[in-house]
Amino acid sequence: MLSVKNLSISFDTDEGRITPVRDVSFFVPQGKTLGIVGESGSGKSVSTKALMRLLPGNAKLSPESEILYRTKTGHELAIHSLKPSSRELGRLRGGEIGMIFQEPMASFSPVYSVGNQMMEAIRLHRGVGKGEARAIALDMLNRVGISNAAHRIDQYSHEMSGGMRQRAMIALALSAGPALLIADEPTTALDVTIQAQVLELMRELQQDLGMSMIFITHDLGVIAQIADEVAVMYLGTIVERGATRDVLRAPKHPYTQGLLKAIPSINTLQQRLNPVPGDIPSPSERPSGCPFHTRCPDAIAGVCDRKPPREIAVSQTSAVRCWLHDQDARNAA
Ligand SMILES: Nc1ncnc2c1ncn2[C@@H]1O[C@H](COP(=O)(O)OP(=O)(O)OP(=O)(O)O)[C@@H](O)[C@H]1O
Repeated sequence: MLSVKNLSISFDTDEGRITPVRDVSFFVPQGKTLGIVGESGSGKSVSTKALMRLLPGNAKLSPESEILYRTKTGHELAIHSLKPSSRELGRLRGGEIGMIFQEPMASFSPVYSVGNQMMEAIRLHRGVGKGEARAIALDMLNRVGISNAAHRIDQYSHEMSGGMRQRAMIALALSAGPALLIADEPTTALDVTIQAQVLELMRELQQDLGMSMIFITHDLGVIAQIADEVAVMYLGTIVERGATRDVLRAPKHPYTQGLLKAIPSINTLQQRLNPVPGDIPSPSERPSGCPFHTRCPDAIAGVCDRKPPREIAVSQTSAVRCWLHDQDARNAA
């Protein structure tokens, strides 16, 4: 349904040109969830904003970048070459592709109640009458865990608490019945119980609606709950990808292994967590060779710092970009 190939994004800044996303390729199959995971600054948000052409004016896609999307009605759209003001993009943003962000205020209009905005979306996209739209909106608010939904439905977003607004935003995005939902850390601000409920709900609705999803997070624990496929990003590059089950069971890249160690579990509560040591460099100070070599516990001097590794398949469903797993290329070098 969505295929991204060789996506590179540069920004012209006062300090010169930076390229925080380099040669990223991924694929979201119909009705499935792709999780994109990585630390802050790895380029997750910038990559997904490019899908809706929502990048600011100082951003440029490289000429090789390709973003292809198949609409509900079977039209193939080359999003990378659409004009930002085109009718096709307007249609995609208006319902076909939904987006939810960490910051919910931006999703709501201050002059209509939450319920009104949901009902508007439901009527427009599902072709039902006012009464039925209200019933669906109410059900949706209940399902995202909003207590006293019959009262809250007539409130304005500014009358809600932060956590409640977050849940209302998810309900609003789902009201339009999008074919693809891009969710950028939508549950980060919620407490763990509500987070689990909301993830469960999104999974359920995804199955009911046959919706595809891109779920961005810095938390592999969340990926385990929601994603069928996972792409692990580091400094603008996908370093490992594959079926979530396989990648989490047997991570190949030292960065993925580090992220996995950073998930608290009941067994490690007494121990210190082992997050990946050091900080992610800025895109303007991208290390040579493998971008992760400066923090990698297994880096091979003279190899990992020289040339970027190529992507190699490690199973039918997964691939990794790491010199440790590319003996052939190491021998040839
Ligand atoms: N408008 C901009 N101008 C210049 N550089 C930008 C701009 N927006 C993003 N960047 C660069 O892109 C890099 C990646 O940002 P991005 O927001 O995609 O990371 P992220 O992985 O989504 O992080 P987070 O989890 O904090 O949202 C940033 O480090 C920044 O250098």
